[in-house]
Amino acid sequence: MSATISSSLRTVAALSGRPGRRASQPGGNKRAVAQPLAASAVTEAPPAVISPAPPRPVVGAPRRRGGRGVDGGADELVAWKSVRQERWEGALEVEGNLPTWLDGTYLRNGPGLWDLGDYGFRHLFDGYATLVRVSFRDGQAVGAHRQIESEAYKAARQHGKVCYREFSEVPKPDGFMSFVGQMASLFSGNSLTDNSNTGVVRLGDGRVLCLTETVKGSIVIDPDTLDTVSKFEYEDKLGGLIHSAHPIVTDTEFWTLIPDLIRPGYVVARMEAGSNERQFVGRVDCRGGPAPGWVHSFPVTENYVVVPEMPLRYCAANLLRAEPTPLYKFQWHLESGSYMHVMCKASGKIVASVEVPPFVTFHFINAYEEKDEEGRVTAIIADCCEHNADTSILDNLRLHNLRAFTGEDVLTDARVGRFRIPLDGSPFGELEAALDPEEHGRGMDMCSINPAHLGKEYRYAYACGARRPCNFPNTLTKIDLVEKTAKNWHEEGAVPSEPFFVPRPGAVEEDDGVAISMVSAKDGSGYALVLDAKTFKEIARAKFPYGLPYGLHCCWVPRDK
Ligand SMILES: CC(=O)/C=C/C=C(C)/C=C/C1=C(C)CCCC1(C)C
Ligand SMILES: CC(/C=C/C=O)=C\C=C\C=O
Ligand SMILES: [Fe+2]
Repeated sequence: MSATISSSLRTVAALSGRPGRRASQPGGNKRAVAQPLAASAVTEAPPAVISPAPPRPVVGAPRRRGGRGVDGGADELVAWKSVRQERWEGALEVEGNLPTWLDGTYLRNGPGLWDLGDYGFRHLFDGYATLVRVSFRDGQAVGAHRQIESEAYKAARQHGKVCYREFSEVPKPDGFMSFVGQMASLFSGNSLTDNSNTGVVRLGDGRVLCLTETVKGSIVIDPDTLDTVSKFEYEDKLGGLIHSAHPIVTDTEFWTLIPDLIRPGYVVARMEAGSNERQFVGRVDCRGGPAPGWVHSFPVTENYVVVPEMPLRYCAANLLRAEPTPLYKFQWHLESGSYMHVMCKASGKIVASVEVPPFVTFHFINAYEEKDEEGRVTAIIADCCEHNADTSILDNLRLHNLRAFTGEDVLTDARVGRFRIPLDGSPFGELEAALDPEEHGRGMDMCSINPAHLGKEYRYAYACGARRPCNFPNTLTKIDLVEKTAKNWHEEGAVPSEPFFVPRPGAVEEDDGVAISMVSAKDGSGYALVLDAKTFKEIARAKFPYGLPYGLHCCWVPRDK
């Protein structure tokens, strides 16, 4: 057996996570705290609480490889530019009338820094975690913007290069010995990134947690100062080096999925609010393929956890490669089949495991139990942003493609994929579009719902859709799953991020509230957009004095909590 194959197997073991191993940093990172920050071409604001000086985007830096190349010009969209902001806070100019009931903080996380000195990342998901917040009170808005101080980010700043394994990039060994060291740290998981650039959630106990797909990339932040507070360490024996980037979080609990790459499957775990200890609930064995399907998110109903097994599966060999493969750390195994599993939350037992048509999704929208006249649960309905079983969405999200829009319609089609998973023992489930995708321009991702409908029947979803031609979702869309229609918001040349639904306190109707999105505008400016969730018309916008990079997921922190 070749060295590579045996290494692959050990890597798989490492990624499945044997509990009890403490992370130590890769060699290059040991001096990260002690040394002063390396000089950098990037402008950063002084560490004042209120800084009147807006940051300058990183423009015109030479590229060692990857990055913007010849397309990096003045008319490049600010959405895909690095805007480094170690600390900025300031009052925002408000256009329109913010509802006075909107009292709290909207917080967004995302990979907003893709450049380090003269080095440029190649994929959207690689960028260093960037927090943007807008705090609303009495019709006024205050904005703030900061980088998360992960070990990966601090090491990269210090050394001017990637020091940990990111979504698509792998640190380049300096010599043979360093290569050996790197392999060793991959086996233990030490070289995996803690760049928590994906989600942000408010836990039931009030802690605010930033997340990505590596377990070590779970970082507690302060929603007011945006300070990086601490690592979030799980105090249990479950292990696991990777997990779903999107746990299900309520005021009382936290559900997560941990893929097992040694014995292909998934562990379902639950954590009480206030605790750091996940409890094992149950296990799902994969039905096909050499490894579990990629699980970025999953849905729950009131009584069940739904575990998706998609044919885009983790791939040990690709994990080891120094250069990104077309599908990064994954591989497409159409022959392996696609499955949906349903686990009872109370017993951990699998109550259904059905084969479904092939699918590709990052984000589940919601799920609920379908009942007959006697109130018996007959099926689970699970909705997701589904990319027509086409993995080329990953290629769409390469920075070069995002920065090089030529007017051609290159964004691959997506839909609201609705699964019906029967609970009567039938071997097959269904997957169909929940509404005509033309309603939202055949673009569909970055969704939110009214949190009061989590796991329950619901009517409305908010997401990013498309106005064609485009290379990235460029509209905000409100989906009515009953009428099977959509209302769309669009501004020419703008890139809006996930429209996050915030209910009006005391609301009864599902869409009584606002949808908040951050928009990177064509003229280089950035603003928080507040839409009336009912009419989907603009109520107000709160303008930043500089442009904002694109960001991914959001949460809402009410003022008195
Ligand atoms: C931003 C986003 O949506 C996804 C980020 C995914 C990341 C950072 C994945 C990282 C990984 C590794 C560093 C190695 C193991 C596999 C995998 C989970 C893809
Ligand atoms: C931004 C995105 C997909 C857009 C395509 O329609 C996916 C982000 C995934 C990670 O959170
Ligand atoms: Fe996500």
